[in-house]
Amino acid sequence: MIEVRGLTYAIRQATILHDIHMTVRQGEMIGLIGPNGSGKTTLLKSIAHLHHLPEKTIWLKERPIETYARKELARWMSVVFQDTSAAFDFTAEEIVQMGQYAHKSPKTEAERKEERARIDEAFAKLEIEKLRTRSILEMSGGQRQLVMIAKMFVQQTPIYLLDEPISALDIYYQLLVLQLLREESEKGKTILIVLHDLNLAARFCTTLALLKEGEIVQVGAPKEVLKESLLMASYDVVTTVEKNETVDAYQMLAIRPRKEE
Ligand SMILES: Nc1ncnc2c1ncn2[C@@H]1O[C@H](COP(=O)(O)OP(=O)(O)OP(=O)(O)O)[C@@H](O)[C@H]1O
Repeated sequence: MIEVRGLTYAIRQATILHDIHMTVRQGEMIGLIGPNGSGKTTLLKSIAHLHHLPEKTIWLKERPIETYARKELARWMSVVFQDTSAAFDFTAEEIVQMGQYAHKSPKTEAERKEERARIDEAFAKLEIEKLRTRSILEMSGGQRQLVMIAKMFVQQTPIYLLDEPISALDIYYQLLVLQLLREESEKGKTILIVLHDLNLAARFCTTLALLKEGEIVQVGAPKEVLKESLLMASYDVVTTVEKNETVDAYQMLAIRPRKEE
């Protein structure tokens, strides 16, 4: 679905990503993990065609991404950014409806009904019906994140890119959102998601890609990536990692920063 071929990205002499190669297959849910400043957001934005890169670095369905028109790209991928702050006074309903913009506007009554049903479904799935008529400017950070994810569900693109979409959510909504995304990936959506919570990443993602200082140091199934030695080498933290039978996934316990050893 997506291929990253030798992505190197520098800003003002500082190289932020070093020769990244990555293949993303349809239906994968890839968790991008790694310490602060390791390049996760820059990689996600590069894939979303938001950085100026040499031609033929990012490929979407075997076509260089720069050959897609903006609107065509918006039918392929939708993005939930880290910063969900809003400048304009839209209601949640209006924001979610914007997810439709890349699609043809409904002409017939049946099409309008279909659009309404998609919007209703997104509000219901994310359990945020109460926010519908509220202004985005008056919402908490977590509520704004949920509205942006609802908009993504309405956009219905084959690819979802999300940058720390659960950072402001309580544990109920963290689980709800990750469960919904996992279901979407099982139905064929391709998902790239930046996550700081390694245990949730290991539980819900099909694949993890661990970044450090602008390089992918390991990519694979969660149990191949969530390893004590790799976590020590990338985060400088002493951990123990064990299979947790309750959630049927490898989970880590962070013990202490290495410097206190
Ligand atoms: N506009 C910019 N100008 C200069 N440096 C930048 C810019 N944007 C990002 N960087 C640098 O690039 C590096 C990678 O940043 P990036 O935001 O991709 O990291 P990240 O892994 O997403 O971090 P975090 O977990 O803290 O969100 C950092 O060192 C950051 O300071």
